[in-house]
Amino acid sequence: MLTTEKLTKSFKTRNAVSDVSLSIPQGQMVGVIGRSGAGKSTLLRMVNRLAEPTDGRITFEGRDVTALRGSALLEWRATCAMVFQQFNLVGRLDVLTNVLTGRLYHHGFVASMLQLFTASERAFAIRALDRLGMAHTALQQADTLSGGQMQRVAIARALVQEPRILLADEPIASLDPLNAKVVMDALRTINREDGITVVCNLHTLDTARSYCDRIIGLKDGVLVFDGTPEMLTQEMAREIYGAEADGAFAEGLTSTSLGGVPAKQRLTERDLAKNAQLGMAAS
Ligand SMILES: Nc1ncnc2c1ncn2[C@@H]1O[C@H](COP(=O)(O)OP(=O)(O)OP(=O)(O)O)[C@@H](O)[C@H]1O
Repeated sequence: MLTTEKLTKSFKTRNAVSDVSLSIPQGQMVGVIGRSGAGKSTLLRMVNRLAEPTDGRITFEGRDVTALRGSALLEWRATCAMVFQQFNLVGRLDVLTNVLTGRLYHHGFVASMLQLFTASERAFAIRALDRLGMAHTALQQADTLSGGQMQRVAIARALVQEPRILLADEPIASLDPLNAKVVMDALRTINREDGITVVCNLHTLDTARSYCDRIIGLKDGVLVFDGTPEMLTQEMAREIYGAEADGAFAEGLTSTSLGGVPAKQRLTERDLAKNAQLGMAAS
């Protein structure tokens, strides 16, 4: 169980996140939605301890994560892997080495820098890439990949950390609809097969509704919705997004005007059928 208790982050006089209290059971897939600036990234970054909370507490399986320092903090960051909108791969390194950097905590910093990985670590990394349909790119330079491929490599890098939690900060915001689906399918597969808790910031309501067991809505840093996709009514969307949410459900649109994928790029049924055939090979 991951919990936040009255978690707060202030920047100067403004609260980016205010008094957010959550209990997330192991293995849940949670979507965090809200307008740009609602505090979604700050919430995830606090859980990973990339951002220090101003107030409140984070616990995981009863352990006070907020109090961790030094090697215990590094261990937590390995347990609680993160993927980002911009993938954060090292473009000049090959894909396999990028994935192996996920072993930094387990392997040791100096050895990792010298790329002294063992055969079993390399095999582990290849297996992670294979699960994401990316093993064939192992020796390719990372900056030759498409955005969707880069995100799958970033997820493979997160997997070799052997995390219990995967935090995904707008993982599909830079991707076209086909690749967005491939990445979301991959996250859900990892969630279901490995029992890894996935907490995912998403711009699009229908992605959150399609993929997540639970949706959390933030507005101006405050938790205004916490429920199942079925509970996320149009009224609630309006509460979270304001007037911009009007029509979103009726048109089958999402938060397009809120920074999501433009309507013309959204998947048609034909696209979905094609993508199902392509499976993980789509790029
Ligand atoms: N380092 C910082 N210094 C000052 N203010 C910050 C900092 N990081 C975030 N903020 C502010 O905190 C608020 C929440 O930002 P955050 O990035 O968490 O929102 P978000 O919901 O993730 O937005 P987006 O969807 O655009 O990524 C915003 O008002 C933002 O300007």
